[in-house]
Amino acid sequence: MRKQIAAANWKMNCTLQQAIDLIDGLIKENISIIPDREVVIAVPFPYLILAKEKLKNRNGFKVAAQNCYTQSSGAFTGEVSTVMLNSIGIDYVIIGHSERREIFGEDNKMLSQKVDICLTNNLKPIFCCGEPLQIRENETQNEYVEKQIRESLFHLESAQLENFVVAYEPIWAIGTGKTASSQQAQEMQAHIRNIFKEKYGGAIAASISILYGGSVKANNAKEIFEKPDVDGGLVGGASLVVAEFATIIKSLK
Ligand SMILES: O=C(CO)COP(=O)(O)O
Repeated sequence: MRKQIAAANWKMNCTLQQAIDLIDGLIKENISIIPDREVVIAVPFPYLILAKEKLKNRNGFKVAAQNCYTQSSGAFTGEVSTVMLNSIGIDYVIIGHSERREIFGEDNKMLSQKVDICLTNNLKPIFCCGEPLQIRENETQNEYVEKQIRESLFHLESAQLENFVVAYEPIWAIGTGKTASSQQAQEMQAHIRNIFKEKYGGAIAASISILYGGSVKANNAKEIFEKPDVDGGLVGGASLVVAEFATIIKSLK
């Protein structure tokens, strides 16, 4: 079912004490989450159990990992599997964040395997896509994002796309303070929905939550989230400040 989602991506930030303060701070805000909305907190691996424990009785709050490996278990020193994540009750995994693609060389094929292993182990992928600045300047962003989606997701069956979340994150807007305009976000997100519509039909396309990410802040979230094909946001920097993220949650449609 399509939901409006405010997702926090803490990235590689926070000591244990900062993580505790951030989650406790959010809990203290006492925000009630109505049924068709969700708040997802993607924390570094060491804090997953803590986040899960603290948020377990909070309706609408879900915990996400920021990455996973392509295999269920075995000799892959340093990696974390979806079997492990599922066993501690994690709900979502961010797959294909541009930082994973750029810094760690994850390509569309590997990301398709990560999506598969998430679905096999009952974890919902938050699949990230988005173009670099050069592609935006060449005005080929629609083709670029379509290729990311086609090569990583088009092998899936329709039923596997129920509860699927996509995050459009233009790389030039991540951590730069430069957001896409709400119009640019809407145009791309309508395009993404249309890609799913052409392959899987209107009902599936309409059921996918498509988030926008890239310099979402308390003061611009409402305008971006208001757009019809924007179902909330994937928030980096602003999710590390309780008051900012609380306002972003309250900006969901
Ligand atoms: O990458 C992002 C979320 O995944 C966006 O980061 P910022 O909100 O810091 O731009």
